[in-house]
Amino acid sequence: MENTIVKVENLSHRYASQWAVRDINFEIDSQGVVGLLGSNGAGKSTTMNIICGVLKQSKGEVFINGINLKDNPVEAKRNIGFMPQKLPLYPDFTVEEYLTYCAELRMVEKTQIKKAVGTALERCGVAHFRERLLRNLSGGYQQRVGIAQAIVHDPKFVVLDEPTNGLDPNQILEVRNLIKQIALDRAVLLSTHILSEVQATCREIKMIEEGQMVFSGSLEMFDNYIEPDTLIITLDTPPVTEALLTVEGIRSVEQLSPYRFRLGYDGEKRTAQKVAAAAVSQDWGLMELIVEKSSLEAVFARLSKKNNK
Ligand SMILES: Nc1ncnc2c1ncn2[C@@H]1O[C@H](COP(=O)(O)OP(=O)(O)OP(=O)(O)O)[C@@H](O)[C@H]1O
Repeated sequence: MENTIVKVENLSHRYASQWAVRDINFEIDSQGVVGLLGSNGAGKSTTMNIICGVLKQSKGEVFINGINLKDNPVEAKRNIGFMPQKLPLYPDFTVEEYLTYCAELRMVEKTQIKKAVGTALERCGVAHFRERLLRNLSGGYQQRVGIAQAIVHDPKFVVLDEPTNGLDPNQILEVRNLIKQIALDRAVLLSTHILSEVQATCREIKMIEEGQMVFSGSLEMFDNYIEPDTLIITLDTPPVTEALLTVEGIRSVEQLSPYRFRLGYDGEKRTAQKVAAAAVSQDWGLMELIVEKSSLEAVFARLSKKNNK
């Protein structure tokens, strides 16, 4: 992969006797949002904690911007920003005080701290609240401050753990837009259980189940993971259902309404064309014919099950 910012090689981790992550390999490109999916207990947090340098792996290597995290943690961590699920916000700090403190922790040069804090405040849309105590911010603005602390040292790689958890629908949209915006010039790894969030923000998806990588690819590949095998047809003057079964390649018919049917088919493109041709030649009043795609939820369920076999 060109412009790789994160490289994970043969990563495994064991808590006591149980392996939580087993032999994971992946790379993350230097720009854009990558979604990290998996069921509860799949190994997402373990993986994220290791690549953020919070947890030391049992086996394998993690390189951040080419720097081995195990051998050179301080240098590697300069490139990493992390927003955990439970934000470590100090309620009696103002937004500006808090970000200044975070910049110091992140070893931003003393002379550069004011500028770094100013940039993070602006980018995350919280500059007008710089004097406000954190305890007096709404949930959405607290999340923005959480993202601001993750980028205050201008890292090349940012990890966000369920960043829209507990927000109202408007705040969710705002925070998603902010995530997309900060990913224009860095890589963002986003852990979430919300599949619509993945659809709205991610370019790529990695899915872990039982400590192993079960999917790694583009959102489009994930979306098309299950080959379609149903068509939805709407007919103005539909025939008896048996007539629909006479079209070659059609295996089942389910009537959804007086005019709408779900047709199970053999997955061949030509079958959809044959259905359209039959509808026209037999005067069924074709209004709509679509290939029914599986939902992201169905793909997720299929991938989870695949590993549980
Ligand atoms: N500190 C720990 N000690 C022992 N086992 C642990 C520890 N942390 C996690 N585990 C186990 O490791 C496995 C992976 O857990 P992990 O928290 O990485 O999963 P996850 O995908 O983040 O789950 P969730 O979505 O529920 O947060 C689970 O079986 C979990 O019970």
